[in-house]
Formats: sequence, structure tokens, C-alpha cells
Amino acid sequence: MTPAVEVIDLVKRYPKSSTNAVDGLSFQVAAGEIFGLLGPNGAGKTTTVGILTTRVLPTSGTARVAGVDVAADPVGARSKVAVVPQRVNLDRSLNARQNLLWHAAYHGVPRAERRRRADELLERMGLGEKAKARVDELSGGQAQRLMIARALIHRPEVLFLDEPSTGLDPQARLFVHDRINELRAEGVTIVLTTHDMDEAEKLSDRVGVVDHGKLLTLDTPEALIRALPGSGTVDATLRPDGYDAAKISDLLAEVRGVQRVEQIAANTTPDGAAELRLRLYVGGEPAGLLGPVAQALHERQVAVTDLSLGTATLEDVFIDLTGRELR
Ligand SMILES: Nc1ncnc2c1ncn2[C@@H]1O[C@H](COP(=O)(O)OP(=O)(O)OP(=O)(O)O)[C@@H](O)[C@H]1O
Repeated sequence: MTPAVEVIDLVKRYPKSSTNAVDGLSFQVAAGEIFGLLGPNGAGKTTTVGILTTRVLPTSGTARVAGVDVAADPVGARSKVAVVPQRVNLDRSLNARQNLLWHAAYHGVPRAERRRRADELLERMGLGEKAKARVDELSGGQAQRLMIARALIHRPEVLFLDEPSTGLDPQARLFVHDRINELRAEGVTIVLTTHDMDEAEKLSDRVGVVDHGKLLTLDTPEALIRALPGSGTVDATLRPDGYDAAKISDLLAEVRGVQRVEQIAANTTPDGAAELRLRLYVGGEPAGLLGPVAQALHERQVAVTDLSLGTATLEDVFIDLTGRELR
């Protein structure tokens, strides 16, 4: 079966830049899949999506959507894809329904069909009451839903969603997630770029993590979490009292069963005491480590304010791959 998205050795260097924004990227997305494209700020995600949606010209390499080469046949490619950008780019001179009708006309949807599809999509996106509302009268969440409706009007095979739930309240976020899952069930392929690891873990069949324009890993969220050294965790909040963080980390790394110790935060509490939060990644059952960890800290007279169990998440995988430094 033809992949919905196919990227081979893709390179993009912007004019006057000394580095490649996309640097030899290769991956495939199967038809009907929800694929999460993740990476820190500046990793090259928007550029990659820009190439796949024909808004950015690649420097070299190949990019295909639904089997169509985006460089050789941009018009053909545009008929197969749709993109929902992060920023609202609706036409403010038109009402909600007119935005959809205009877009349908642009894509050559037959006149009689345009109205039917527009009304159906307004209903589906919970905007039935807002058909005649001007764009300025829509809330951020409603505008976002209207952009999804607009993207779907020409029945694209691949839908690119850029940060689909940034700025949405929890209800709107759940609503959008339900619609995304529904679209997948209908066979639409979805490429999602997001910084929300919880969203990526929940929605994506597979995720690819990119940094500096290169693919670092690609697999199902479950497999990536399982592959993380120590996928169970113990979070410890401590009062280091004179010990430095590195020393306490070394001490805990020696507790049997602890595979890796990561410093999550070092703060000062409102009463002026130093507080340190560490995450211990453990190989086996993390509950069995609570006693030994508490004991090791007690022996050094380090006060513990909280010890709790957790399992690793996609966020842990992401941080493990891309580090904690701010971009
Ligand atoms: N139009 C442009 N001209 C020059 N450089 C650009 C342009 N657009 C992006 N870049 C650079 O290309 C690199 C990749 O940027 P890109 O926007 O693709 O990353 P991203 O992963 O989408 O980041 P974010 O998560 O912040 O949206 C960055 O170093 C950025 O500064």
C-alpha cells in the first residue's frame, strides 16, 4: 500500500543560513495512521510540514503525500492534503460558513456539494449555531474548530495539525481529540505536531522525534517508553541540607535497582529551605525501592518530604533524547 507520507533524505537549508533546518530526514507514515512529529523548538517540524504541504521548497531529497511528489506536482499534492495551522488564518471579511464555502470553491468542490459539506462540517465541529458568525465573534476554540472544518472540506487524505490543542480549555481539547480519533476511524491519515507529550502519547499510533533537523527515533509511544532505561520511576522530594545535588544523586544511583537518577528541580521553599526533586528510573517494580531509597537518605540524614511512584511517560523519553536545556 502506498504510504500516506514518504520523506526520503529530505534537506532544507534556508537562504543565508549556515545550517540545515531539515538535515537528511527519512520516514514514512502509513495510510490511516495518526503520526506524532515531535521535537524541541527549532527542530525542523514546521519546515518539514511546510515542504509536505508545498509551502516550503525542499533543498534536496524527496517528499511524497499519498504517492504524489510535492516538488514535481504541487497542485496534485495540495488536493491530497490539508493543514490546520497554529495561528488563526481565517478570512475575517467572511462569516464562518462563507469561509468554508470559499475554501470548497477554491478546491473545485461542485457548487451543490459545497453547501451540504459546509453545513455537515459546521455541525460536526459543534459550530451549527455559529454558521453566520463573523470570525471576530468566534472564541479561540471555535476558530480552531472552524479551521479544522475548513481543512476537511475537500476531503483530504492527509491532515496536518499543528499544535491542535494549544490554548484550548479541557472540554475543547477533548472535543478536538474525539474528532481526531473519528477521522482516523474514517481512514484519514493525521500528522500531528505538538509539544504536549500527553496529547502525543494519547493520540499517536507512532511518533517520530526530531532534533536539529534529524530523526532521533521513531516507534509507538509504548515501545519508546518501554525502551527507556528504567521505565518505572520513583520521584523523591528532599531537603538537601548541605549536601550538593550531585552527591545525593550519586548516592541514590547506587541503591540496587536504580538505573538512572535525573534532577527534576532545585528550588527554595517559601520558608527559605533548599528543596531538591529527583526522579529515579528503576528496572523492576518501583514499589520495592521505596524502602531502600528512604533508608539510604535516612542514613545520610537527608530529610525526605515526598516519595512517590510513577511510570515513565513520553515526556521522559523526549527529555532523555533531547535534554533539558532550553532552546
Ligand atoms: N523562513 C525561515 N528563514 C530562515 N530560517 C528559518 C525559517 N523558518 C525556520 N527557520 C529556521 O529553521 C530551523 C527549524 O525551524 P522550524 O520552524 O522548522 O522548527 P520547529 O521544529 O517547527 O520549531 P517550533 O517547535 O518552535 O515551531 C530553526 O533554526 C529556524 O530558526
